[in-house]
Amino acid sequence: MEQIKTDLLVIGGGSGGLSVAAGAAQMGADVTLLEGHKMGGDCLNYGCVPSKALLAMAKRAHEGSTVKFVAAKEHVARVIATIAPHDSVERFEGLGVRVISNYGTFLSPTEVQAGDRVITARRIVIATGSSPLVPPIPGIDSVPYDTNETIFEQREAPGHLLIIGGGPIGMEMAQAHRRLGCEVTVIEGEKVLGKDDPDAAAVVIEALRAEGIEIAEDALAAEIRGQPGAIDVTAKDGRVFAGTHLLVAVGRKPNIERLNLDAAGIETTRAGIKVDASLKTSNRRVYAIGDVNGGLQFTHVAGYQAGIVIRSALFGLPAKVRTDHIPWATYTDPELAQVGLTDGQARERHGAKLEVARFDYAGSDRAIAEGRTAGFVKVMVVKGRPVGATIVGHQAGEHINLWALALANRLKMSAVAGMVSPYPSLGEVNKRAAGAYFSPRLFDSKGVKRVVGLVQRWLP
Ligand SMILES: Cc1cc2nc3c(=O)[nH]c(=O)nc-3n(C[C@H](O)[C@H](O)[C@H](O)COP(=O)(O)OP(=O)(O)OC[C@H]3O[C@@H](n4cnc5c(N)ncnc54)[C@H](O)[C@@H]3O)c2cc1C
Ligand SMILES: NC(=O)c1ccc[n+]([C@@H]2O[C@H](COP(=O)([O-])OP(=O)(O)OC[C@H]3O[C@@H](n4cnc5c(N)ncnc54)[C@H](O)[C@@H]3O)[C@@H](O)[C@H]2O)c1
Repeated sequence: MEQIKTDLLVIGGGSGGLSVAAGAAQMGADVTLLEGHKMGGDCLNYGCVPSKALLAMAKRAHEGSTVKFVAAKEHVARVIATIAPHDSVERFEGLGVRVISNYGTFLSPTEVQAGDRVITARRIVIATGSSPLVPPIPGIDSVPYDTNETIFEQREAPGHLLIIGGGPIGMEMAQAHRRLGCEVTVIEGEKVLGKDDPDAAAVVIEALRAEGIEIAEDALAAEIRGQPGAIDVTAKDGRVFAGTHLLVAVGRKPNIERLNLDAAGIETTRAGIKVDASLKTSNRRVYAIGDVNGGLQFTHVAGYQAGIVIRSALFGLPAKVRTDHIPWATYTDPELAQVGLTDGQARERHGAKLEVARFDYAGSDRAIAEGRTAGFVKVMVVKGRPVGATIVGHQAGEHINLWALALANRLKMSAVAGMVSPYPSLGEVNKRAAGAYFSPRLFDSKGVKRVVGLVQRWLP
C-alpha cells in the first residue's frame, strides 16, 4: 500500500468537493481529492446541467422550432462535454490537487483507503453527494424505469412518460418531455412542488396543465405493473395511470454506503451525515458538505458550504452556516424561485409582525409586452426588512437574485425601493413589490397628507 500524507483530503469530486479542493489548493494547502466515478458529480453529469440543457431545447421546440428528441439529447451531451474540462482531473492537477480516481473508505478516524493507497489527513471533507431514492413500490422491479442517472442517456422519445414524484426533478422533466412531443403524466403522492409556496406552485401547475401535462396530486404510487412499453402505476386510492415509460423522481438518499463511517466514528441520521453549524461531523476532524449532509440539496449550497469549510479548516477561523439567505429555483416555464421564508413559514414564525408585499406580473408593462403576465412577486417583511421572497413567473430564477442579495446582507426594503430600475425591464417587478410595501404608508396616511397640505400652504 502506498501511504500519502496530506493537509486536506476531499472525498467526492462534485459541486462541493471540487469547490473545496480548488479553493484550498490555490490558497497553498496540500490537497488530495478522491473521485470514484465522474468528475463534476451529479450536477454536471446527471443533474443541473443536463436538465437545463434539455429544458433549453424544449423551449425552442415550444417556440416553434423543429427539434428532434434525439437532437435535444445530443445537445445535452454537447453541453456536458463543453463544461466538463472545467471539472476535469487535468484542470485540478493543474491547480496542484493530487487527484485519485477511486472511491474512498475510512480505515480509522484519520485514515482513508482509495484503491491501493492509504491517505492520512489533518482534515477530511466528505462531499459524496446523493443518489436517486428508489422506493420499494411493489412491482417496481418488474418494469424498466429511469432515474436522473439514466434519463439523459435515452435517445428514443417515450410515447407516454409516467413520472412518479412532482418535486423539482419531476416537474422540470415533465415540461421538457412534453415540449419535445411526449405525453406526460405526473403522479405526486402529496402536493406538487410541496416545498414551495402553494399559490406559486399553483401558477406552475396551471401552466403545465395548459401545455397538456396530466398532473395528479394526492396520488401516492402504491403498485406498478406491466412490461416494457406498457406500464401501469396504481395509486393508493385506486387511480390507475397508464404509460409507456417510467421516471422515478421521489427524492434522494445520501451516498454513504462505501465510506465505512463507523470506522471513523461518524454518526448519521436518516437524512445523511450529522453535522453541526460549522459542518463538522461527530469526528471533529471531518466535515460533511453538500447533499450528503441531508440539508438543502443544491449546487450553490454545496459551494457555499465549501467556503465555510475552507474558512474553518484552512484558517482555523470560526465559521457557521446560515440557511436564512439560501435561494432556490425550479426552472420550469414559468420559473418558481424562493429565498428565505415562504409566506406560511413567515406567518408561523412572526405572526402579526409579518407584512406581505405583492406585485403581480400582470402590472408590469414589459410582462404585458412579452405576453408573460402569469405570476407574482411576494415579499415577506418584518420590521422593514425582507425575511423571504417568492417569485413565480418569467425568469423568476433571475429575479430572485436581488432578494438573495437583500437577505444575505440584511438590507431594508428601503434599499430595494430606492433602486432605480430601467424601464421597461422585467426586473422592475422587484422594485414594484418594494413599492407595494411602502405605498400604503405614503398614500393611505393621514399624517403624510397633513404634512403635504401644510407645506403646500407655506411654499412660495
Ligand atoms: C436532475 C437534477 C437536477 C438538478 N438541478 C439543480 C439545479 O438546477 N440547481 C441546483 O442548485 N441543484 C440542482 N440539483 C442538485 C445538485 O445536483 C446537487 O445538490 C449537487 O450536485 C450536490 O453536490 P455534492 O457535491 O454534494 O454532490 P455531487 O455533485 O453528486 O458529487 C458527489 C461526488 O462524490 C462521488 N463519490 C461518492 N462516493 C464516493 C466515495 N466514497 N469516494 C469518492 N468519491 C465518491 C460521486 O461519484 C460524485 O461525483 C439537481 C439534481 C438533480 C438530480
Ligand atoms: N432546479 C433545481 O434547483 C433542482 C432541480 C431538480 C432537483 N433539485 C434538487 O434535487 C432534489 C431532489 O429532487 P426530487 O424532485 O427527486 O425530490 P423532492 O423530494 O423534492 O420531491 C419528490 C416528490 O416525490 C413525492 N413522492 C415520494 N414518494 C412518492 C410516491 N410513492 N408516489 C408519488 N409521489 C411520491 C414527494 O411527495 C415529493 O413531492 C430536490 O429537492 C432539489 O434539492 C433541484
